[in-house]
Amino acid sequence: MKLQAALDTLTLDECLELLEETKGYIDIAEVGTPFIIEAGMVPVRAIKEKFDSIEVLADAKIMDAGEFEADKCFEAGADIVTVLGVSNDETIEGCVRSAKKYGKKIMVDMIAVKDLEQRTIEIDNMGVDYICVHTAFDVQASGKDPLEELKVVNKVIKNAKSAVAGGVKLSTIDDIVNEGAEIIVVGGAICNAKDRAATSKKMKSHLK
Ligand SMILES: O=C([C@H](O)CO)[C@H](O)[C@H](O)COP(=O)(O)O
Repeated sequence: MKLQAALDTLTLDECLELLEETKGYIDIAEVGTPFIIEAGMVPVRAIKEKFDSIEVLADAKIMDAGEFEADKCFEAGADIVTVLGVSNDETIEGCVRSAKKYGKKIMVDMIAVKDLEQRTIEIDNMGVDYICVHTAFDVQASGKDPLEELKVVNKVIKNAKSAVAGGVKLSTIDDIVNEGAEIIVVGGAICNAKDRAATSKKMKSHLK
């Protein structure tokens, strides 16, 4: 299991500081969608240059022009790029072509997918590396969490590995670990913690 820190709202300097402080606990640094909107691929390049032992995920949430946009992220140094599960099959297939070209990986973000089981079965046959259930930031306030969706994905996947995101915190991580996921994504619970190193260390210690 890998711990992925979602870096959504910090500055680049703050992110580099966080990754330095939490060395050994964070396996994947996610350059979050809001960060990409703010700074483009600059943080992807900077993190990759400074931390060669950490994988970098560009949370581009690609929705169209899959191969072209994934190419841009991989050229900047991303190891993993995200595409939305609600996209057309052609878009996801384009991302997979791009990943194969660069020897890198694709994660499909299942945010807002209506028929999760059916769409997971379809996407699992497209050659993607990870299928990530994701409770949207905008619906987390309603109390929804991603555990039930993780169970649906785990039940049907045969090829891809599962990942989970959306409001994961120390109090919910054990249930997720027990259900099983290759990647556990944690944003706010690490970035907004008083002691980010201690929180990451603790989270990492819960992973199998
Ligand atoms: O992908 C994310 C969200 O859609 C904003 O872009 C977050 O990185 C992801 O949800 C993890 O963050 P937390 O929910 O704060 O753990």
